Amino acid sequence: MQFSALSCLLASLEESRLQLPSSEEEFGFLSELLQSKELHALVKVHNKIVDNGKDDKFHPVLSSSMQIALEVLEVILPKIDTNTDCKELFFLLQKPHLQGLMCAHDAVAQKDYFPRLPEIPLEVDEEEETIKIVQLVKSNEPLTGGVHSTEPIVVSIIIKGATIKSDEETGKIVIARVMHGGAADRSGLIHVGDEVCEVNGIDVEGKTPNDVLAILQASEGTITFKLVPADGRGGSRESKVRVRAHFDYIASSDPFIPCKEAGLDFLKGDILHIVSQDDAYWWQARKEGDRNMRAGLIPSRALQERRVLHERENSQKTEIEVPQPECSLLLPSASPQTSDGILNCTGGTFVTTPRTKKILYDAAECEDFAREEIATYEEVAKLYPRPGLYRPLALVGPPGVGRNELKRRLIATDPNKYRSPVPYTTRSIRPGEVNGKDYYFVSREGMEEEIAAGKFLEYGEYKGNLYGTSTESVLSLINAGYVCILSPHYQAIKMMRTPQIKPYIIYIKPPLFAKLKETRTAASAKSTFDETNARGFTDEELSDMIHSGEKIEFMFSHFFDDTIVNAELAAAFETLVRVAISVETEPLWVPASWVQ
Ligand SMILES: Nc1ncnc2c1ncn2[C@@H]1O[C@H](COP(=O)(O)OP(=O)(O)OP(=O)(O)O)[C@@H](O)[C@H]1O
Repeated sequence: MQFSALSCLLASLEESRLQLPSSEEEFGFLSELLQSKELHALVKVHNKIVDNGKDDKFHPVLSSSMQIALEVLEVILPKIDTNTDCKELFFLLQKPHLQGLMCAHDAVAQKDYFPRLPEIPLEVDEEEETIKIVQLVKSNEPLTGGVHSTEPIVVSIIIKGATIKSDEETGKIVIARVMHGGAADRSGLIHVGDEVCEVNGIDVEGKTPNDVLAILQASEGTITFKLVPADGRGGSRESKVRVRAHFDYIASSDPFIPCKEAGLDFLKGDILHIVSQDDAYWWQARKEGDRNMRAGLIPSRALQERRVLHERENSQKTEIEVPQPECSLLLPSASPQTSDGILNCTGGTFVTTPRTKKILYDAAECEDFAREEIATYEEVAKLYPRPGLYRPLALVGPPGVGRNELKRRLIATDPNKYRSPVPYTTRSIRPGEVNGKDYYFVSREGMEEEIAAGKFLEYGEYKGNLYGTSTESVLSLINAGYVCILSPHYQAIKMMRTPQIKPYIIYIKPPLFAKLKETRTAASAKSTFDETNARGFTDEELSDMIHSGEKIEFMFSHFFDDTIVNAELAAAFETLVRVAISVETEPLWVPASWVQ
């Protein structure tokens, strides 16, 4: 708007004063407003922005500089000890001021700057709706919009990254979703709830989303939408939440997703950036590190939980609400595959001891299946390695698979670096044993009290004596700068996943039966099911090992940071050494609560 336009408006207000049905007070208000310093200052700012933005010189090259900085940090981390430039850059990129600057840049680039103002109650005549005309073009370049003087608002944009649906109450076609980062979102002109009245001059009243899609597909060149803007719209900010997915998801085979083309496929273990949780059932997310700006739909935690419950109960009782189908608005000839083409224990009954291994765990196992929580998403954040403060490595797996063998070998490579906590026991000391080296020999009452106070990570009873590993002994190894190596029973996994301990959990998996038998026989492995450790594994024990491994995976695989198949011992050990080094040196995703 020009200042002259403002003056014209004021002049015409004066001229038509007598014809206006407004009161003196209303007239005075308007006249004052048009002459106010504030309005003039705003117009000035507006004009400046329009002038500067004309040649699009402020178009951001990217909107994820923070993400790129994190990736750079990861790449240069292994080189900081050998290259001074890398070291300097590593520290520079972590400076709060620089990170603040990048954050601000990204927020602006993502148009994340709309102020959140309280809604102004407006008395609007229902009949006098504002109409918005949106023209769609097939090219990748926005039209520099021509003005259609007959319509109140005219906009020409590429509209992609949105979906439409029939409104449940009115049956009208409305914009169902605007995908974060997609063209529709970036344009700032299409909003959820906008009602579609016409497409290329065809009235869509009474039509289904599929009918609208058919009109679109049959259209050539520019398509014109007539939209009634929704009330109370506004750009929603991108959330910064990252989660680790604990299940696989394939949108095309999900009968409940409102728009398959808008879905985002992922695998268990993938890190997802949740950009919007506005919809209770369908979140919008991107794969971490995916430069494709448009987000995709994924089931929300609540929906996934309901779905799993439904599957588990396998009954008609838990109905999953099927949402209204949404159509992705694809430009004619655009393919959904092309990027942005959518418009679219407390311990259990067990112990771990260096020598005694056969404790009865099975009683609790069946229950575990029933009460195991539903694994959906876990909020995560990056944990950067801190020199001198190492995460413990916890080797979990079925009894007899070789956890202690691997642990022993790792400690043997450098006993001044790798340590295992000394376990506690209530049994009496035997000749040759040293208190504090083989075990801490303690009284039953004392140990029971400590267990009751939650001071043991794991504990159990064997032949009338208690055995256990205290949290304190693990923490003291960590604080003394050792890499603590644990081989806990799998029931202790949840108990030890705390911000203090931050374990890196490695699942030691048995290979297929033939390989398991071949390798154990060749090495004359001793069965840990035999009290005297004098014989090899029987076929039944080897089968049990595989079976038990499957159960552990079923219940706890979402907690595993890594899996090592223990077939050939040398190869498994080599992998373990590699993993141990990476845990010491690389930034890794951990539960968000461990980082705050
Ligand atoms: N990859 C392998 N190939 C051959 N033998 C192996 C392999 N891994 C482990 N063993 C042998 O299998 C036997 C059992 O291993 P280990 O004591 O480490 O099992 P574990 O997982 O600690 O069992 P438990 O959980 O019952 O204590 C040992 O004799 C060990 O040397």
